[in-house]
Amino acid sequence: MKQIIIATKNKGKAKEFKEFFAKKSIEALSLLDLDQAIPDVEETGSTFEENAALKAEQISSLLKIPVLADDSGLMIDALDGRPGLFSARYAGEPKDDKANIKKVLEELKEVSEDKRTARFICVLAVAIPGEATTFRTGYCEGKITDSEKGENGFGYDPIFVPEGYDVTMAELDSEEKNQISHRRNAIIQLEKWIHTL
Ligand SMILES: O=c1[nH]c(=O)c2ncn([C@@H]3O[C@H](COP(=O)(O)OP(=O)(O)OP(=O)(O)O)[C@@H](O)[C@H]3O)c2[nH]1
Ligand SMILES: [Mg+2]
Repeated sequence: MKQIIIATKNKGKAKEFKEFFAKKSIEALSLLDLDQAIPDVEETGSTFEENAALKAEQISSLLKIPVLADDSGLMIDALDGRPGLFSARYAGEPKDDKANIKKVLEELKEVSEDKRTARFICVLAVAIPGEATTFRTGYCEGKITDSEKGENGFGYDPIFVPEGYDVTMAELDSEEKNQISHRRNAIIQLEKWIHTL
């Protein structure tokens, strides 16, 4: 079976990439699947593109093969786009999805339902040895609830209601999330490249 390396240590992302690529008969391996220990990439960029490139390029030059990386986050209008680039560690170190959700809900306490608009963004970087890195971006529009609902997905999924739905992303099963997510909307733009693998 063909393989592709995804430069992520996030189990939730890894699961979604495995599901997308399995449909193309490609095995997606995350950094958690590799036998060799892979050092953490420092995400020092000031944009999603820069961070995605850091992850894809560092792992690609280490392994000397093409690598795909995902830098993603949640942008909430009433919070001027926060947590944004800092979505993974919004409530501080170590990374804690529950604490991040608590912080967001606290900050939105006084914000009315119609002003709780938000979107997920996913920037994918493709790094190929000897070639310039390329990028694709996907979004998913929605609203932030006032309490957590659902057990599926990861991150902020329990407080994010996608546009056109009345349940949270965490109440959708993975098949449904994978039809509308920011990650899906970025991955479908890589269709041509995926065929060359
Ligand atoms: O509810 C969510 N559903 C999603 O589908 C989703 N995608 C991203 N996010 C949030 O944004 C951070 C990414 O930060 P990030 O790109 O640096 O990834 P990460 O640090 O978790 O792993 P890595 O890929 O860097 O190893 C994540 O941790 C989450 O908080 C999501 N939340
Ligand atoms: Mg990260």
